[in-house]
Amino acid sequence: ALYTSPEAAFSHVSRTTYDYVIVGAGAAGGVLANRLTENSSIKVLLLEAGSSDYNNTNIEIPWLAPVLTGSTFDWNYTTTPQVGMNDRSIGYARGKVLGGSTSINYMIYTRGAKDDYDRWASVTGDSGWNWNNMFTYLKKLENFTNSPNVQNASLKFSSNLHSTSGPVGAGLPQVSLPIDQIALNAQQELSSEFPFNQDVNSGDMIGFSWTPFAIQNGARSNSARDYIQPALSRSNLDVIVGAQVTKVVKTSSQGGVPVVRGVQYTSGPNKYVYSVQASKEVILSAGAIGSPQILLLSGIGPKAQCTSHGISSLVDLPDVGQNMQDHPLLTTNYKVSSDDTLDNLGSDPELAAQQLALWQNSRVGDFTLGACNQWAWGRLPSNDSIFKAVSDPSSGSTAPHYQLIFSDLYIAFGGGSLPTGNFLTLISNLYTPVSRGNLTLKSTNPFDYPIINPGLLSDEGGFDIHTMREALKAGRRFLQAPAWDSWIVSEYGDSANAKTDEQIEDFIRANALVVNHVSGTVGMGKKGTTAQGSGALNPDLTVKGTIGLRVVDASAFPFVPAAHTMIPTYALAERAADLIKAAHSH
Ligand SMILES: Cc1cc2nc3c(=O)[nH]c(=O)nc-3n(C[C@H](O)[C@H](O)[C@H](O)COP(=O)(O)OP(=O)(O)OC[C@H]3O[C@@H](n4cnc5c(N)ncnc54)[C@H](O)[C@@H]3O)c2cc1C
Repeated sequence: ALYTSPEAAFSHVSRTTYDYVIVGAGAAGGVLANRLTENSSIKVLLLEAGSSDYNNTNIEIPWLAPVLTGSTFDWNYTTTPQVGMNDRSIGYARGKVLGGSTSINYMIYTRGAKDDYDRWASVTGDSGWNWNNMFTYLKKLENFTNSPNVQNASLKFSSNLHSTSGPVGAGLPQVSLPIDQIALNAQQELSSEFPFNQDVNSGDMIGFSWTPFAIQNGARSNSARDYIQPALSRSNLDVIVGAQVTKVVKTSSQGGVPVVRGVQYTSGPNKYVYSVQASKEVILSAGAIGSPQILLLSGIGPKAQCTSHGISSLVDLPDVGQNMQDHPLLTTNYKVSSDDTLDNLGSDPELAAQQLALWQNSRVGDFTLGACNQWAWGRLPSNDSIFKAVSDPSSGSTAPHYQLIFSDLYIAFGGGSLPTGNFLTLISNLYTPVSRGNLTLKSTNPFDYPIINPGLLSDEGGFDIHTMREALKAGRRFLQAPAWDSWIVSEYGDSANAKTDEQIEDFIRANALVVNHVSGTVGMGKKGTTAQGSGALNPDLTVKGTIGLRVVDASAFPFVPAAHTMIPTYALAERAADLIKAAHSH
């Protein structure tokens, strides 16, 4: 059943024994709530701080994704001043609603590179994280729907790599744009630098390809719609929304090791704090900000940090809150000569109303689109000068150092007023950051946001700024292909004046934002040792030094994949569900 508050759930919860309590109903929490309740004798409680409003129109309509950032569905975090970005603090979005960040994200559907999964396997010593094994989960979770509106689909993805029987809707852009063919022509003209890749989700991401989305039948696919809602009719699943977990609690100990099967939660500051216990496990899936914050509030983390706040240390776990990673992002804009771009949806209310009606009536039209139809993923050349000073942080040749997105309109994630006219936007992003940041407690008040420092563009060797710069230059080369002559007039705005490497780097430090793929803050490592840098989680995602407690979400990634992180999180949680079932099968 779904309860709208801890108060509404109280009499039921107090009479129920749960096998598992899952904290957070985002990408990972949704998977677990569904998979663990497949066995009707297992009782699960899912606690979510946000609301149940995942059917909100703004969430469902893909084209409206940008309005969700900064809305009531966003935690609205802010980073500390970023030294690598001229001391700017930037907004840091995270979903706060059933579905978590899958309900507010941009729905881009990437599995990640083969080498990224193989690296997880080698750093944890668990071959179960390798590509071959994870590929079974990447297929298990997927429902690739090839819409009849998609032309030449076989040139845009390889059907043999995909599944049509999983819960997560996936598909290709349904509307062809004039720039699609131009970009294909440009790819042909520059095919040695930008080879055509038929399917970015084959495990080898490199090259120019079509963009898959977690969009099905024209609407957003998220973990609420695909995993939680189908399980809500099961009598063994209870979901409470508006329930913020404030800490996990030691319930006993076994051989001197704390058993952590207690959870405290509340509907708001100064409201009654409820307690619940799991008979088997507590699973934190509160995301890469929420999960480490809860652990630190519970005394599980760096001892000095916990005690400095007057929290008694339960487990001294130096890596909790460390190893934070994200992908820096840069937008640059181009004036185009055509008057047929998606800018018109913003400037022409009549057109927008028409497209909205199309979407409402039959789930077709421009409102089914995401940020781009095509993109390219690239690597620095192996003789790039940076490799004399810095060893390659990528996991291998299938993993891109950077991403180039080609969008058919003016985009500026930082806000500000939109210029009138028609544009193309190049979004050039770094995918193999060397920089690491961290999360620390601001206070013991669970409603105080933690101190979030992703450390963007801060690495000493300068790999990250170098690669951001080279990504922008690669994007410019692509857009200078002859095919674009009839479309692009010129680069527009301040970036047009950034010509030398130094000017480009200055522009990046002054303007870069982030793709919102925060990861790694409770990373997994080799089994056992809790020494700094060896990971906070065992390879099976149990929290080191505890019994009965796991973390299953993007916090667990030891390295952020060189990809958008929703599908890797789903896949991690799918495998985690099997690990949890196996651990309690006797
Ligand atoms: C604006 C934006 C755009 C993005 N675009 C893309 C994209 O296009 N493609 C892609 O692949 N990825 C994208 N991502 C990233 C992707 O959505 C995340 O990597 C993924 O959802 C992480 O899953 P998770 O389970 O770790 O956390 P989340 O999905 O964030 O879920 C965590 C859940 O826990 C809840 N929670 C947190 N703290 C508590 C607490 N104390 N008590 C109870 N509940 C709590 C939260 O409310 C949330 O529901 C984007 C993210 C954002 C924010």
